[in-house]
Amino acid sequence: MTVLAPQLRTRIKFCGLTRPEDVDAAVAAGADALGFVLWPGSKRALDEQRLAELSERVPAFVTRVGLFVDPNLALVARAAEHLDLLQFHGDEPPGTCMAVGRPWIKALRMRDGLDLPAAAEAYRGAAALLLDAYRPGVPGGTGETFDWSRIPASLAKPVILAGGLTPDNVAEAIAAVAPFAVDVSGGIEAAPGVKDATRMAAFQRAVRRADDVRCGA
Ligand SMILES: O=C(O)c1ccccc1NCC(=O)[C@H](O)[C@H](O)COP(=O)(O)O
Repeated sequence: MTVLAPQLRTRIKFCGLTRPEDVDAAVAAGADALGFVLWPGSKRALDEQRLAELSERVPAFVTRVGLFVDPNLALVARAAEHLDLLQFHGDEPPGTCMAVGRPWIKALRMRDGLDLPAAAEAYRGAAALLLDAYRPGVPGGTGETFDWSRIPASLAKPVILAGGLTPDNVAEAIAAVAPFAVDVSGGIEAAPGVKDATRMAAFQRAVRRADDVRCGA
């Protein structure tokens, strides 16, 4: 087995977990980060009690990420007690993202005309930018890809690639974009909010194979 330099190992984030058994399966499959949706409009939404229950199952060194869409900051502050990283999916300005004083990432939906270098500069306080497909009125979890060639070869922030990834297309995505991390929700599900352990494991294997190809193993 090839051991990759840390910067070449594509990190994996599984998003939209709602069930304890899915948290356990995601960790077993080798996820680096788990996403919990705290936007009530989502089919994958958690309330604070459920977030606390799921968060407790996550072992050290797996990052717990909370997803928000134009949230009330009091909710963010309470939820942050159970989280390592905040992910903002709405139209939050940088000041909102940093208001709670915790590490954060900004999701950018790839609408026509989005100027990524300018966004990277505007959100320079972010730990990373998550690039996702754009569908009007849907803040995330569309299950749709976007044109990966729109992502510049170098950006001032690490890129987390999201949007319509699956065990079947993630290798192609990694070859095209060489992102810091990949993020998937619908592509590892049996139904919205119900993860499929077999698909999570297949996704992880596909990422590792793509990394081997990248390093010429
Ligand atoms: O998943 C949701 O329902 C959701 C709702 C509101 C904001 C964000 C949401 N999900 C965000 C994610 O991080 C997804 O993983 C990302 O959008 C990719 O989803 P998919 O295309 O299904 O892999």
